[in-house]
Amino acid sequence: MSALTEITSEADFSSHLATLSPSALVVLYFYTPWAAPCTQMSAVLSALASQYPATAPPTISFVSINAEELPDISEEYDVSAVPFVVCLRSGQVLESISGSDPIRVRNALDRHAGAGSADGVNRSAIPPALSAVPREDGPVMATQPPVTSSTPAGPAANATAVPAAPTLTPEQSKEALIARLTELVKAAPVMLFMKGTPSSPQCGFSRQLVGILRERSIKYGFFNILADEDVRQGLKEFADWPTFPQLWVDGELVGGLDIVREEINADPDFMGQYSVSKPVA
Ligand SMILES: N[C@@H](CCC(=O)N[C@@H](CS)C(=O)NCC(=O)O)C(=O)O
Repeated sequence: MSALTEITSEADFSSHLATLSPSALVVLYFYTPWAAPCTQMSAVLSALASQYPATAPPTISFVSINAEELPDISEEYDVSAVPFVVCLRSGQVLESISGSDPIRVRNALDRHAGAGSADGVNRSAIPPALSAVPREDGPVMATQPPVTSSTPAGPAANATAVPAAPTLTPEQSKEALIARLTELVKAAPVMLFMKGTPSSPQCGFSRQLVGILRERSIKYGFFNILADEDVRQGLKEFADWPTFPQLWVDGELVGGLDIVREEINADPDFMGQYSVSKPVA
């Protein structure tokens, strides 16, 4: 049976892809060890992987990638938050699922690994228990719509129609966004809402704040607001703060770059409790 394979370097990633059949479905699971929603998703991905038979060469492969340890791969697949799952075939992204949503991941596999039913996958074995796994309502870091290619590579005959999202009234949409932002700002004890990603900031202010956090070895979660216009605009109103970067600590807004600098000037040990000791060189 297939298993979830941990990728530890870019070279490891390339050589892993080289072992697969060119038309293999590759399921990339991006996580960080410290984000609580990733714990559930790790178990879900392992359970899903075990439902597919191992073949030679593999026609489906599940890999896990520490998003912070391998930022270049994370960027290549537009990982703006974790957990994040990408379904890939022949180098083409078929679908990306941001946030902790086991049901959506399972449905995506049903669609894209459709050929798997002919490969001996016991469909009934795809964990029935999983359908009972509720959507993680904890600190989900993002819920962006899936990116679906216009030319799905899997056999269309096996595609399952995705029910249309219910139409929400403007009030309901706003409530849903507020609920999402409420969770998002608490997704990690220290959350940075920035333009771009820590390894590729898209604005000087965000770059400088990343530098401050890095200098002080502060462990933080981040969200690339350029990847989600709802969050970008919604957070301004939610936080009553018109710009980015925004630094949130324990679910409370600290402020932007200037405020963080002021806080550090006033208290050099500001946020010291979130600092992780640097590894011995
Ligand atoms: N002085 C601000 C600078 C931040 C800033 O001015 N950000 C602008 C330009 S990157 C911004 O986010 N504008 C709103 C937007 O782009 O949505 C700070 O302390 O953080």
